[in-house]
Amino acid sequence: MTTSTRGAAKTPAVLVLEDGRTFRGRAYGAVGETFGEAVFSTGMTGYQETLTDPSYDRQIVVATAPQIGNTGWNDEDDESGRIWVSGYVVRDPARVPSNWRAKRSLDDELERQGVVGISGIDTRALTRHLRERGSMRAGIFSGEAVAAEPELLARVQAQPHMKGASLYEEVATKEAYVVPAVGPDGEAVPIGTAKFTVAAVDLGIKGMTPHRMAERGIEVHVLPATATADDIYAVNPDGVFFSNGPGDPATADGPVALMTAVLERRTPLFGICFGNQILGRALGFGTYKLKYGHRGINQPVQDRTTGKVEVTAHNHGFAVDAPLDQVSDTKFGRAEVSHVCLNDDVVEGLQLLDQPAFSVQYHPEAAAGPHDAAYLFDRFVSLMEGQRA
Ligand SMILES: NC(=O)CC[C@H](N)C(=O)O
Repeated sequence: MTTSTRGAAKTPAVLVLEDGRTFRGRAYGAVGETFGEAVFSTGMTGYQETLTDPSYDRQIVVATAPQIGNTGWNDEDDESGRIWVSGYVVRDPARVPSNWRAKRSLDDELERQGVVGISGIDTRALTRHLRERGSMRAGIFSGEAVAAEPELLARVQAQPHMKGASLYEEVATKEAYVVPAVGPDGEAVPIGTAKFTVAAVDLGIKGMTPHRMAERGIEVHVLPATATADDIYAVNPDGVFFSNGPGDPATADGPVALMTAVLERRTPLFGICFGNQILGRALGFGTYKLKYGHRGINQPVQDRTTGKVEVTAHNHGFAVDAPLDQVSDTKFGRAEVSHVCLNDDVVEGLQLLDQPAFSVQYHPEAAAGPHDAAYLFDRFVSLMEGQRA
């Protein structure tokens, strides 16, 4: 394994925010330039899963944890086939990664995948700025790109906003594929013989999500974002799942129409993150952009159906606008907010009371993150069992 004290470590770099604030540091990963929405994530661990989560498409992620890269990069923890963040901002990169699974350094992997980063900047000051002013457009420029400095701000300001961005089709699979159910000893259950079949609409799905279903005896047919209701029902599903994904849920009219067709047939339904926002819209609620979002792996959420509080993984910049303290009448019967974030009262889950459908805004697949919310996959199984009974 190579370590990362290469030339890039001395190359100057600058982070330019759309409001004109700049942070000077050194190149990290690839040298060049990149643009995206600057957001901060408070996870102390799990950078490999974060960087490969398709929901981070077109975002420049700031790690609030001061030391990043300590455990290097391995061949097991990717949540998709590539790194999706458009840029990465760290304070103090590990000079020598050390972990028994590490195959290379984070720095090398960022460079290999052409991801431009910056290190050596005051990430506390940057995070406080984003917290006070809100997430905003930004650019990272390193090497020769720094020289064009007076023009960089105008180039950042010319970038598209995250509000209004439709990104899920870019990141989703183009071809359907099957994740076979897993038996008690971890062996794959032959296709067609699993206890349950789920059609999962991929809007940017993380790899751990079908895995969490597979280990509960579910055969998961992952379908492209452009799937039709006919494609879904062609797999004869016991349940339908809508995944996480990048961009503004207000743009996701196609998935909202598709989910509406599933709700009309009363098929058991589960959604995560973008999937929760789509359920919100299918029920007639609005969505809105949060000032700086929730990103990290220690967010307190209350399951209002049991009163229990769980510590959970989050990555969302938008949220559903639904009333917290009343049952709503929707075109699919009564619906209520099932989960709420205890930091700020943001809606973290929805459930229908008259048919088997629910969703959460956060990440029960927990990659990375605590496993407190794994019970939600069991709830989905119960809904499918109930429908069969
Ligand atoms: N992880 C997700 O699915 C994120 C959903 C949506 N893009 C948001 O930022 O809120």
